[in-house]
Amino acid sequence: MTKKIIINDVTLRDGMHAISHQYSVEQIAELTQLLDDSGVDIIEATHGDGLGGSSLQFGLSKESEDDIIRTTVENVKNAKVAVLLLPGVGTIDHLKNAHNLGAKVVRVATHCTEADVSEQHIKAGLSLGMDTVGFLMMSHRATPENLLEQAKKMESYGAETIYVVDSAGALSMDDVRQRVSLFKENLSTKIGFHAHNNLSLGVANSIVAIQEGADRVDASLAGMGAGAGNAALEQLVAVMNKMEISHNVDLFKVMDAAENVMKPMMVRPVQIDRLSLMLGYTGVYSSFLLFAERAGKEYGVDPREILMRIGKMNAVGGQEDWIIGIAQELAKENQMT
Ligand SMILES: C[C@H](O)CC(=O)C(=O)O
Ligand SMILES: [Mn+2]
Repeated sequence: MTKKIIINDVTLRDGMHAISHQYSVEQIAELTQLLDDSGVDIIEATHGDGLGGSSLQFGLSKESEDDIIRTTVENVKNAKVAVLLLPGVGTIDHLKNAHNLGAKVVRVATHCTEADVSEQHIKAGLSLGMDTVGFLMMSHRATPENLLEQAKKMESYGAETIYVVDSAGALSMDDVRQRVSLFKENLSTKIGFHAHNNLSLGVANSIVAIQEGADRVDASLAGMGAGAGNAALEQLVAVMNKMEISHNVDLFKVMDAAENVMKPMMVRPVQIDRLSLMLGYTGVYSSFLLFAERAGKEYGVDPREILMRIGKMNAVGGQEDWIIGIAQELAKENQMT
């Protein structure tokens, strides 16, 4: 394949979920230098839930938003720095601030059926001259046709790239194929894909997306990200090399960074275990993993039961507090039986 695939690294941003938003500026600087030197095109850095995400609801960051972005910007030589923005969590003022600090890419993220709320944020990104991306989260919750309808809205607001985002790691390879190919046939924007590895399909699904015409894919060192993590950068690059898919990343450098630096920083190993597997199986937002684990311990209930129930309730990002309510309910039900 001659087209060069753009790699958007999410080690610092999605990886924030896996470390409960506690990366220090020293860790951010070290990871940024390694990623930049390895050749990744874009490095995303914010709280896991994007600009304005540091809160009691989502979890407080160790470092301020400004310090996270500034440290990343100060440590890149080639890569562009991206920020994530969920309208309503972050505002246009947050975006202007991130842009002033040196961010060049904005990914405006909405639930897959709510693209309407991205209009003013996409337009703001464009008016700041930023590389502006629409990011349709929980894409498994919309049929391919409905997802395309939402993507069309983002296209009409001016988004230059639109992502199929598998937030729950719940899409099969055919599900990805259908969504990305429909985008390719019907959108004039670039197309992106963001994987989670809960069903062990992170790399495979990213490759399917590329085969169907995706221009950008997300990945992170050792898969560092919510749930069972994202597509592991070093694994994705190894497969892309074998398949002669063109990109800018040095395989040995990302292998070494994943093994020597990223894995030792992990607090909870980012892996497929019975809980992260449940996320993909039940179609639950990957960043609910640590919340369910904590609530399960606190209320003495099986966290898998929590995930099953919240999956049935079709919870979306921002409804993390439901997890406590469900854990309390389950504890009560268990007492009665
Ligand atoms: C706010 C989420 O963590 C964004 C994301 O990476 C996803 O939906 O997946
Ligand atoms: Mn994610």
